[in-house]
Amino acid sequence: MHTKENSCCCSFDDCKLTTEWLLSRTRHRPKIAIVCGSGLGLLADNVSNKQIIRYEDIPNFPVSTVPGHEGCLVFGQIKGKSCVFMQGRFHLYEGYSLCKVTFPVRIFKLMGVETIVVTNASGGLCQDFKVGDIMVIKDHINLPGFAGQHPLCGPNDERFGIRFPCMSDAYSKDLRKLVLDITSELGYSNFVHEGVYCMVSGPNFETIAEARMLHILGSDSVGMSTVPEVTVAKHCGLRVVGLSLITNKVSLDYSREEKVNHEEVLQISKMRAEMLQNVLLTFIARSHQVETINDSHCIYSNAV
Ligand SMILES: O=P(O)(O)O[C@@H]1C[C@H](O)[C@@H](CO)O1
Ligand code: HPA
Repeated sequence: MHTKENSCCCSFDDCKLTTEWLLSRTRHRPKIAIVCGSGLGLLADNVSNKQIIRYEDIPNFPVSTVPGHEGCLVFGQIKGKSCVFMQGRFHLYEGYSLCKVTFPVRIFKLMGVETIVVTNASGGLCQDFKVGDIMVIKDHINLPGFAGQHPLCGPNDERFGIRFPCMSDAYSKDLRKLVLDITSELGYSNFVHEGVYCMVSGPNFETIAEARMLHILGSDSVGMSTVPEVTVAKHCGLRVVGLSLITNKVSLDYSREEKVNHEEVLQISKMRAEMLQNVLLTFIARSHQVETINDSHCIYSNAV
């Protein structure tokens, strides 16, 4: 019987136990992990030789509680490349600690994953962005982190990474370029941008004053996830790419009548999932061509 309460499960031994459990149940040895954002579980549709493992069956794993987050790991291949999709992620606002939210990232690392693709649904703050656009994440603002809600707070286990990781290059420049090349080849350039993603804790959407503040601070889009996963991924030396689907325009103006809601977010995600899927298929096929220099001090690349 696995415990599913929100106790801390992030010791190296806990991660090792979960990793060994997964490695004993699947023959897949993924090199790429893809985290599916709200309504983006369809991204795993093209996987061949599929093996699905439900979160509730995995020791130490949290369970999904948000509509649009299915709650399973999908192992398999895309264009001959071994990968794992997280169909459903965890959020701070669900009541999970950030250590739980980011637990899967460390499991992927210990399983031998080298590259992580994080996707999300977000609200567009940049006035040039339209609903349905893709933002390749260039950088982020960790707003909860400023207030001490940070996944790396607490004792640092050097087996995962160093105490003070550098975040100025969290999103691999080479992989961003590859994504931009691919979107251009696919004829998507008109609705693809690079930008800065800001994480808020949620679960409420922003007030107009908050949205204005985030915009002034340099955020191009706002969402409730991704940053903790990226922080932990960079800490343990994974190559990171982030794709944010703009599901709504965030109101910066008191005269605007539109009101965002989660159903609309899911609807737009489903509508545009195919476009993201096309980008991902080519990305997965070609990402090995890019050798990003990794300055991680993680000493357990394939530790268990
Ligand atoms: O998991 P993501 O970041 O895609 O989910 C976004 C943020 C909230 O969880 C939800 C709001 O509609 O979508
Ligand atoms: N704000 C925060 N999170 C979001 C939004 C938003 O407007 N849209 C989708 N996720």
